[in-house]
Amino acid sequence: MSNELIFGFHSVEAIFESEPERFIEIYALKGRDDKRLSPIIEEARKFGISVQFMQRKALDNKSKGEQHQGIIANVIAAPTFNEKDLDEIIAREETPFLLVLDGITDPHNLGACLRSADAAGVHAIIVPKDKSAKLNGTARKVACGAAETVPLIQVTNLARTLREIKDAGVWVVGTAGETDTHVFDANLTGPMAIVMGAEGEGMRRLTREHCDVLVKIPMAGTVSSLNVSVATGICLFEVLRQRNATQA
Ligand SMILES: C[S@@+](CC[C@H](N)C(=O)[O-])C[C@H]1O[C@@H](n2cnc3c(N)ncnc32)[C@H](O)[C@@H]1O
Repeated sequence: MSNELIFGFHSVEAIFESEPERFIEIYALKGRDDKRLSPIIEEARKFGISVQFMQRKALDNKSKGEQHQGIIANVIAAPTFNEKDLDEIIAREETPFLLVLDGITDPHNLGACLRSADAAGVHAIIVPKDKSAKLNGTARKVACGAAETVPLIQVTNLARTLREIKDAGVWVVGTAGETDTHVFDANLTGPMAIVMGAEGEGMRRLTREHCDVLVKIPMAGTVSSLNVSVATGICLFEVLRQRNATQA
């Protein structure tokens, strides 16, 4: 059984909400009188989890450079998800809603995408095993608890996975600034995987070739592209808007 450190209030609170049994120990900043810390300490007492109070320097050493807001928890490592879990999710959900991140390497962007994905009701995020930011403390903290709620599925061969989800009836929608179809004009109401490209290069050629359609977010200013997590938020919420509109 492996363990991992998680950092910051959102991550700790999210685990208390969903899986308190994963806590091994909590480390909190000594002398901190904080409205947000007291409920955590109370919860920890309730579940019999030990809380160690530490000086800032000791917490900084423990976090090895990750921002921690004065709270770190040692927890049983989260389960990892693979292709088999993806098959189950697609079979289970009436209208699967997936997000594919093709080689996003910045943990801040991964965390922000996770947060938006949770908010938009995405069932799973698919990433290539080799070419992605790891779900480290930074990504978890930026995700504000969404790292615990949205399965992050690591696949060995993204092109093959895209072929398989297409065979299962999921429409694969790639995003790129230089295409013709506006995301707001595409029909995004069916089983859907929205594919986002990497920070520098965008989608890889093979990924792009597996998309059923490419859409762009229209831009009115002078910059050539949006930050990938911003673009992710816009596309996911357009899917949600269209789905809600058809249900109304
Ligand atoms: C910073 S952009 C990459 C820019 C890269 N030079 C390119 O040509 O794609 C990272 C990702 O954000 C998404 N993105 C950014 N701006 C977009 C736009 N205007 N329309 C659609 N997707 C966009 C795409 O998924 C893109 O691959």
